[in-house]
Formats: sequence, structure tokens, C-alpha cells
Amino acid sequence: SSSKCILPISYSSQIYEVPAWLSLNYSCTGSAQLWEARPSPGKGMGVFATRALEPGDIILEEPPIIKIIPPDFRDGAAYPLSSIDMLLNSAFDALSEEKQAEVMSLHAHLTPGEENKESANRMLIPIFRSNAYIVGKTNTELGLFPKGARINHSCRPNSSQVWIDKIGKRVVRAVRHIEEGEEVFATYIPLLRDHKARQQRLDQYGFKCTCSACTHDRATQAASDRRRDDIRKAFADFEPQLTLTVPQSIAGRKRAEKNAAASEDLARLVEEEGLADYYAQAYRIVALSYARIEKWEAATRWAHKSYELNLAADEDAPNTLEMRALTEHFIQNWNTDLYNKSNQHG
Ligand SMILES: C[S@@+](CC[C@H](N)C(=O)[O-])C[C@H]1O[C@@H](n2cnc3c(N)ncnc32)[C@H](O)[C@@H]1O
Repeated sequence: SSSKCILPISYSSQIYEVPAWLSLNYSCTGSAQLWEARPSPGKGMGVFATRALEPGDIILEEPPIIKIIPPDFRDGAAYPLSSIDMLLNSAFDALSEEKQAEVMSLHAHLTPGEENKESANRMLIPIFRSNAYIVGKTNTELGLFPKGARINHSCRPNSSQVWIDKIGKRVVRAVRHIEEGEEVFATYIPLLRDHKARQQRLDQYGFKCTCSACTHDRATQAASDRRRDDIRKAFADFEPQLTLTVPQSIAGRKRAEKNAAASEDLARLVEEEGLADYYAQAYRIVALSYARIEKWEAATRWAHKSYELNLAADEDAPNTLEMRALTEHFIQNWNTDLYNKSNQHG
């Protein structure tokens, strides 16, 4: 947008002796652009923060310039390119000349057979393969977002993106503190894989990843690989226990107590590895694990942490609604517990 924030005076606490937020006297007409595209050494173009950002801040949002519904779409597998060729061509032909030029300006990683292709339409497949994101209510569509397409990849990204069906836009948010001038990174691939498997998936984009999870010394990289494997396995192991049924047997209860402790280890591991996209999922597991041993205070706190992260991403998503309902349910149980205890002692 063309809107701007104007800060008329630079604030100094020594002079005003009041909190910064009280002394600030600026006028805002909408939000200024929080990002800019410019070259990123060794990576082509990149997107950079134009001011410091905090987790949850929206960096950019945009509708797709092209959106298609590929047949036989399977999430997690490379999409069947031949079948989307025709769909892409007709979507492209329907665009204005200006928008066609915008699409054609995007980076394309060419495989050996694709070099020397003259016509614009022949470039669509490589452009899509290098830039498209999965979108849609059921994650079965592919969209091209020319601004967001300038965001480079990291296996420890500082931003996360969601398709918000209600507004028909993909929204990019900060998931950790980002310094002014720092590059914004997204992930192009599932991250709970080891370095080798991740690089295999990244080969379709034609680069070797040099992110902090990929370029460390061998020992650090091995530790990261181990953490990601452990996290993936733990997520799968916890899956069958994620019910609200409180175990009745002593042995079952003992197991559930162990699992609650293990679930906190899982949350710590995900945080240690810096996989912000998985925090909400991990916190949900901790919340449910405490609910199964009727530790309602802990269950409430973890459910609320998960809820807040989900809320920041998409207020209408099923996850968000689920975590809100669980938080309310756990608070009620916590409340009843406190009431019963005070009656016992009073
Ligand atoms: C979606 S585009 C990102 C924007 C791109 N750099 C550009 O100039 O338009 C994907 C391409 O960016 C480059 N790229 C993305 N992440 C990278 C990284 N971590 N290291 C090196 N190159 C990267 C690769 O060429 C990849 O095919």
C-alpha cells in the first residue's frame, strides 16, 4: 500500500522522562511496507525486513496471480508436472500483459532438458516448480505469489505462511524476532527430515542449502538430524494417546505420567531445534498429556500457549477453534478442582 507512518521527533527518555509509548506522537495512515526485495548474496533476490519484527507480525499478504487445481495432487510428493501444463497455459494466457511480465520475471531453475526454451509458455513449468506454494481450503491447489516468491528458503525459517481462505490470500508472518535489515526465510519443504533428505527435496530448486541447520560442523548437523528424527517419531508415537480419556488402572496412570514428562521433552526439543511451525502442535500434545493425568493447571497453560500461536496464524482454522475449546474445558476442570480442594480444607 502507499500508506506511511510519520515519526516527527526522535524519542529520548532522558528528555521526556515518560514511557516511550506515551511520548510517541506519530501519525499513521495504514501500515508501511515492512519488507523489501533486493539481492541476497549467493541466492538471487531475497526479501528483507525494513524494520524489526516480532513473532506474529504480518510481513506481507497477497492473493495468487495464478491458481490452479492440479489433478491427482498428492501433498508431500513432487506434483505431476505434465498434467498441469495445460492448466498453467490457459491461466497464464488469461492474464493482462503486465501480470504476464510479472510472472515471467520470477526466478526459474531449469533442468538440463529445459534450457534454450524460447516461448513464455515453455517457461511456465520451471517458474511454477521454483516458486509455487500449496494453497486452498484442502491444500490441493497450487498458487503463484509474485511478492512472496522472492522469499528464500531456510530449514530453520524465521517466517511462516498460511493460506487464509476467507480473504483468498497467503499471509506471511514472523515466527521469531527479526532484526531490521535481516533476511526473511520460509521453508519450501517439510522440515522433520534429516539434512540429506531435505537436500534431496531442495534439488528441484537447484541450490545447496546453506542455512544454519545445514552448514554447521558435522557434529552439530548430526545433532540437528537426530533432533528432527526424534521429533518426527515422537509426534507419531503420541498420536494414539491424544484423547481426553483418563486412564483408570494404576499402570495406565503411571504410563500417562511418564508421557506427560516426555511430552514436555518433545516441546523443548522442538524449541531447541527452532522449528516454530511445530510449536503449536507440540504444545497441544503437552496440554492433552497433562489432561490425561488431570493436571488441569498445566493442561490449561499449555493449551493456551498452543491456542495463541494458532490464533496468530489463522483465527478461523480448525486447530484454533479446537485449542480454544480445550483451553475453556481445562479451565473449567481446574476451577472445579480448586473449588473441591477449598471445600475439603475449609
Ligand atoms: C522461490 S525463489 C526465491 C527467490 C529467488 N532468490 C529470486 O531471485 O527470485 C526460489 C529460488 O531461489 C533460490 N534460493 C532460495 N533459497 C535459497 C538458498 N537458501 N540458498 C541459495 N539459493 C536459494 C534458488 O535459486 C531457488 O530456485
